Amino acid sequence: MDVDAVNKFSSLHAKPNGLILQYGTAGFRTKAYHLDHVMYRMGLLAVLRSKQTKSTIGVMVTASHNPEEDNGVKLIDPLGEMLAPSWEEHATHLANAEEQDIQAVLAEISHREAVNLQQKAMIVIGRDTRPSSEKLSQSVIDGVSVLGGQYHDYGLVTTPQLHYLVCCQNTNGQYGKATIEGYYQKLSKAFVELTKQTFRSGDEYRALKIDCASGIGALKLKEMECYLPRELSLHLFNDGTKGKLNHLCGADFVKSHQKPPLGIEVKPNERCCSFDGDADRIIYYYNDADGRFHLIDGDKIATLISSFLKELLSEVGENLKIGIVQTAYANGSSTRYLEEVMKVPVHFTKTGVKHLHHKAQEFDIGIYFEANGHGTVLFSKAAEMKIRQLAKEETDGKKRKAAVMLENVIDLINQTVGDAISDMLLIEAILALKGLSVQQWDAIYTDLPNRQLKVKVADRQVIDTTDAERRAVTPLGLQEVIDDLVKKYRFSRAFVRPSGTEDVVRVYAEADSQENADNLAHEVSLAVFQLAGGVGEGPKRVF
Ligand SMILES: CC(=O)N[C@H]1[C@@H](OP(=O)(O)O)O[C@H](CO)[C@@H](O)[C@@H]1O
Ligand SMILES: [Mg+2]
Repeated sequence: MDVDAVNKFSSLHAKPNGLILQYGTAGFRTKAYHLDHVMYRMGLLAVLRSKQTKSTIGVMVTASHNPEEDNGVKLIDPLGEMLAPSWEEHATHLANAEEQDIQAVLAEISHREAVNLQQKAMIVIGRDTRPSSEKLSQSVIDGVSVLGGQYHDYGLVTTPQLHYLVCCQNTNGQYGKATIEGYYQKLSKAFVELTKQTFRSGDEYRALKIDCASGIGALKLKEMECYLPRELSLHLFNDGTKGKLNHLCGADFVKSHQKPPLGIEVKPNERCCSFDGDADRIIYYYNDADGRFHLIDGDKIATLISSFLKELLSEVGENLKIGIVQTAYANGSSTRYLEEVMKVPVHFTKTGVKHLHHKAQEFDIGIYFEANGHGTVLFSKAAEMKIRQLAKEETDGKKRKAAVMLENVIDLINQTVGDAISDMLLIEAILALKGLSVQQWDAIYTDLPNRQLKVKVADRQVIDTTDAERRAVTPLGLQEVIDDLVKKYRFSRAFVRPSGTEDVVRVYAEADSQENADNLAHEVSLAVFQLAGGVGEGPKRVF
């Protein structure tokens, strides 16, 4: 380690006095002007992680669906997965260290993790379209370079593209070619194969309007369009030529406000979707003939994909186990439909993709989606091998055809992380193959009316939860109050948990009518305010 160089660069990327940040659910995220030192230090940390794992590590500069003024950074582990929890702690420690202690912290991490400093390091870097992202990614490069790491800067990419690239690098191209072109080729080939003979030209049925949140998704879809069949006609809105990133648009806006984004005219019965700012989430929606808005969220996406895969598996006739992973935010109707009608097992984890991903790895085919539209499908190595073998060798024509389709799904879905582009192509393929309209898809089950609210408290960590965050253990008495409130309504459910990305307590409630869901959410908010140290004016009934 070149001590002088590290010292010099550390002072060029000085930490604002007293600033403490935490590597949270999705890395570091805050106002962009507070992040220069964090970027530099994450460059340093990525080098250590790369040396330790003897693999390429990714660093993505993005704040996803946050406002344009924010930014963030997260590290991507060797197989394209989220950073290991013990390294999240190192990240927090390093980001908050005083300048004079950086050397010591690096030495301590190296010692605890048995990092061989002689090992080579390779880092791949990507960024979203925020005005602050380019300069911040230069700070990451400074950190990488000062510790002697090699790097490749992929520039503007979606978050899932960088996850894909990391996985390709570390599997010697087995997962795909480690270029953006390789990504387009892999996905488009699988999509074309899957939908062969399905598209008829002039089929206006296949038109899809996409709200790109004024972000990176638009850029990358434009690059990809020439790889896709002409019959899939994608109409891009909020494509970044004007308008602020995520402002009144994007998947998070549509999901939380339950209304269409600005900048897109949703005509009756047109199929529309929204990406988020770094294109790892997708939400579908439409307006019916009466102008009523219908949201098709991550739960319905999971249901569509699960029923398609279940059908193919039964045609293939192999005993491969499907498992579905949801969080407490999944609509109760979706869970009931999956368990009782489709008869597939549903498992619950804490909020946050890393928890869902981890659980989904336990199955031959694990399908996970957060209600907000972040999710994917994972195939175990054994299941993938079996499917590829059947696709090649099966003599029964019908079975082989189903196996070939499954093989194309394996290649189409981004198994490293939720990916709006890849999810969209899979959904469009399924709708085309099944001849389903957006209304028919929506009608699979009816969502229970629900409401999400936020409550400000002095210290949100006073709320501790259990049972995949569905029950509060502390503060004492809160859960009993929630239980009593829930009893007042039919088909009702409510829970509270501290957010991992914002300084608030989140409240979720669902019930038989919107009015009841709103009342229940409000009453639970009041209980949180009273029993968990609310600050400020207190919850107001806004609905
Ligand atoms: C209710 C909700 O949508 N929570 C989101 C949000 O986490 P919170 O811990 O709830 O702030 O951001 C996470 C990261 O993007 C995402 O994984 C999660 O689903
Ligand atoms: Mg995102």
